[in-house]
Amino acid sequence: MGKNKRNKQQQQQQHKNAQQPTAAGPTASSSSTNNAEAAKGNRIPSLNNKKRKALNLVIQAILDVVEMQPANANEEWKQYVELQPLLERLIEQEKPLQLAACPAEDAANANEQKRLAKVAAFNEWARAGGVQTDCVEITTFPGYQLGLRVTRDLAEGELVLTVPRQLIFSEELLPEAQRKLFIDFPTHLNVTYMLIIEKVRGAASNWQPFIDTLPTRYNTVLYFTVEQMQRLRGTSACSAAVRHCRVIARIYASMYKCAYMQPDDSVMAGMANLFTEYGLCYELYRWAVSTVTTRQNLVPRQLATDSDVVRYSGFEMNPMSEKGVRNSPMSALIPFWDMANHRCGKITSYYKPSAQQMECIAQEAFKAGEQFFIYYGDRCNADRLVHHGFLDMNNLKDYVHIRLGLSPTDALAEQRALLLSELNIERKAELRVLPAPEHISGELLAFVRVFNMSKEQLEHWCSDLERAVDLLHIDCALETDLETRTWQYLYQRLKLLLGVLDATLKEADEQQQLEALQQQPAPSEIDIMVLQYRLLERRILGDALQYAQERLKV
Ligand SMILES: C[S@@+](CC[C@H](N)C(=O)[O-])C[C@H]1O[C@@H](n2cnc3c(N)ncnc32)[C@H](O)[C@@H]1O
Repeated sequence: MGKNKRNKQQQQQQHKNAQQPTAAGPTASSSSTNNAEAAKGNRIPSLNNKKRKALNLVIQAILDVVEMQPANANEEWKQYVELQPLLERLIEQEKPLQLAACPAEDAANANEQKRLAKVAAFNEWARAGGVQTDCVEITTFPGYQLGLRVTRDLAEGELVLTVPRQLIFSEELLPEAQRKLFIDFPTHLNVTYMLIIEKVRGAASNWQPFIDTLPTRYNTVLYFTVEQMQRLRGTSACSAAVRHCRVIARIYASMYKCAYMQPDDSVMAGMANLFTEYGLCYELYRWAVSTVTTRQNLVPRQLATDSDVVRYSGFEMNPMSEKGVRNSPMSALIPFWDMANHRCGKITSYYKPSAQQMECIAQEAFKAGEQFFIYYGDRCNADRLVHHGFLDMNNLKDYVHIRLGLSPTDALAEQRALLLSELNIERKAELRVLPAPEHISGELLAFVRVFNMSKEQLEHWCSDLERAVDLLHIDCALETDLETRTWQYLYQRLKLLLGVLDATLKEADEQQQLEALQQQPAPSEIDIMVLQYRLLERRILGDALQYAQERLKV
């Protein structure tokens, strides 16, 4: 079947589905019955023609901005600065929808004490649903919002918590027709879609006790002001941050367009009923996206049972390009377990297909009264900042990305690209500067070496491609002139990056601003995080610069 035809059929099916109850809670049958009235009833206000037209204009303006692919970091920044006031206008004009989806009591629920008040009902719901633990409980921890407290001494390796499959919140809760419709969507979008539906259904949703304990706001970059983002300028995280904002704005505006301005066959049309049936607004969308990016993890689909124990890979945050292939793991929220905060260590959470449950064991010994931590998995702090809204100040797996590329005017570019492809390195690549003691990743070193090779040196290495892997190693035997050029290049490049950081905010000012903030009674967590991130990135780059300088002296 042609793609368009299939899409049309899917769309027709979709519109039919929109008339039907669409979501199912832990006990699916009961929650699906009241769906339509909960979503469509009194709670979703309809906008009059004038307001709708005004909103359409804002959406069109957003689309006009985000449709342009920025060519460089400056254009990316300009686009971000243009986009933000439009999003603010959008939020303002959608206020009636926002108040319906996130009622005023949510605003009061913003701090952790208010969330904590919902925990008793959540515990009851979780226990009734089959969550088992006799050694951790949910409470508040300064700097972490909610977390898990250990109630008795725990030994390393002890089973702490199990969450049965029926309490795992994922796209598998969608009715089958709709699930099939979204099979090509990235899995994290589907769980976001589900979350919006269940949130809007409010008391009609069997997931309400879980949704009530979720934060009402996040520190992800979708919540940054332009001034806060401005302070991130000059860092390697800035580009990823503004790109994320652009992608989310584009998805939202494209879905809106399919719902109200120009229904079409695009993949986005499948999600248009979030607007028409559930009153989606941008505020609700960024909340749902951030809930998913800060809490999601991957679990196997029901059908994938190849191995008994599937290693859970931590809070995987950035699968934006991942396609929801049926056998690939899917994005899910795991109530109760997702209250565990992160500390460096090892992954000790697993989905066990034979028991149909998520199991979490202690990564180390804990004393009664301490906070229970799990390890979310290897992520650099730039990713954590963008998608999780926090930093790991002791991140052993941190790195700073630098972008390098072969010049199209370089007469030897093809030969260099051939040699690089042998090492699985693209001609334009983001490569890693690492914390001490490594400093320079093998791929970065190899790229710079290849980049600096003379014609003869390239011919020599291309004549025996099997040896190319040697270029990844620090002690690879190279001619002295090439080694010198390599370290000179790295030295200059690192100096330049530190210069860019200094041009936006000097190190002394970062320190001073951070200290001043930390003395305030209720400082902005985002402001602190941005300054801390700058210092972390500066330290990695500065240490690597010093290392490059030492190598030059060797
Ligand atoms: C899966 S949730 C954990 C529960 C969360 N603290 C809550 O109140 O719902 C992940 C979020 O917890 C916070 N978090 C987790 N580990 C943290 C850490 N080491 N430092 C600061 N915040 C952390 C971040 O806001 C992160 O996005």
